[in-house]
Amino acid sequence: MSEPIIATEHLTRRFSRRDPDGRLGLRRTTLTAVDDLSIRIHPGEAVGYIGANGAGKSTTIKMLVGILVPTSGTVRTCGRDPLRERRQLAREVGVVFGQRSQLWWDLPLRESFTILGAIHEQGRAALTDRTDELVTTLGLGDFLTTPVRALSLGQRMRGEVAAALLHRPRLVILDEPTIGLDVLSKQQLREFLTAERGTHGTTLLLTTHDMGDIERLCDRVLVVDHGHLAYAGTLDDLARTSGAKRILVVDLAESASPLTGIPHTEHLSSQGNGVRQQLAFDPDRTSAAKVLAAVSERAEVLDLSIEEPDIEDVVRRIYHSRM
Ligand SMILES: Nc1ncnc2c1ncn2[C@@H]1O[C@H](COP(=O)(O)OP(=O)(O)OP(=O)(O)O)[C@@H](O)[C@H]1O
Repeated sequence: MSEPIIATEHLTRRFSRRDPDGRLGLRRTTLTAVDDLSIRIHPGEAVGYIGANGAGKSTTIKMLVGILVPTSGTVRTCGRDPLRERRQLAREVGVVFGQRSQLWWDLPLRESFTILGAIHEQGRAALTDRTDELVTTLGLGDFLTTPVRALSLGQRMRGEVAAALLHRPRLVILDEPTIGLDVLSKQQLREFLTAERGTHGTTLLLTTHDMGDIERLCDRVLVVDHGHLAYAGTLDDLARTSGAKRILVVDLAESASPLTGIPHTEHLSSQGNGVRQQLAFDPDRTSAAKVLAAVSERAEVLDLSIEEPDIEDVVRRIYHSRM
């Protein structure tokens, strides 16, 4: 197999913090944000890095790109030491922090691209070609001349992604790229990242609380819990191992009593005198089609939707199964 694009061995980062209970705030405690983390990601993979708030995701990413110094352990990104070779690494990696901007607030989006192109020492022709490609694929044409501060969140995020990918990085790291975006903007961004990966073989590592991001973008997930690697594998296996259920929501033609007694299915709740009902089913033992067929024998179904397990719920289950 090819050399990993990300490889960490026993990577650990501790923070020393003021103990909130210490007198005059003088006592300090140590918090281990990333704890003995050994992971490998290969070129061309798309990997979701998930975990609850404070699990250590951002701290890991900061060490991967050389912003934070590890307390112990090793990290290699694109075959480089991120601390010693941070500048060279910046040419090979694109980073998107959903909550922070790398664009110039008062300048039109186009100007940010020009400045970034200069920073990366991209030739004029290469920059123009790449900008045109990104403007088309990300649909930036209508607001290229708008100052960044006047963009909507969805427009700005597309601009952020374009800025991070302008120099054709081999590895793109995205920290909560779809946070706060509407459904359409999320979909556009996911489609773009999938296409970019298909065309250029770009490796993706993303943190997200959105199951849809993981499902549509990632081949594999890493779950981190209190800095430890709690799980590495496919999303399907993750949901299966954790026993996460799917939820079928049905809208019926008229009110009905709770739809209980359907095999491998649990009635969760009813609204509007039973016109809308939520049923949780175990996807390993039955299917949405079977549950729907059983419901249809008892009531006329007007509409339905299937809710995927909530990522936080899946992650919580992993934690509980480890305790
Ligand atoms: N500079 C710092 N100084 C002290 N503690 C920190 C620092 N940065 C992070 N931490 C702590 O380290 C732990 C891990 O934080 P981190 O931001 O990596 O989590 P996360 O998984 O990215 O969380 P979220 O999903 O909320 O972004 C948290 O308890 C956080 O408070």
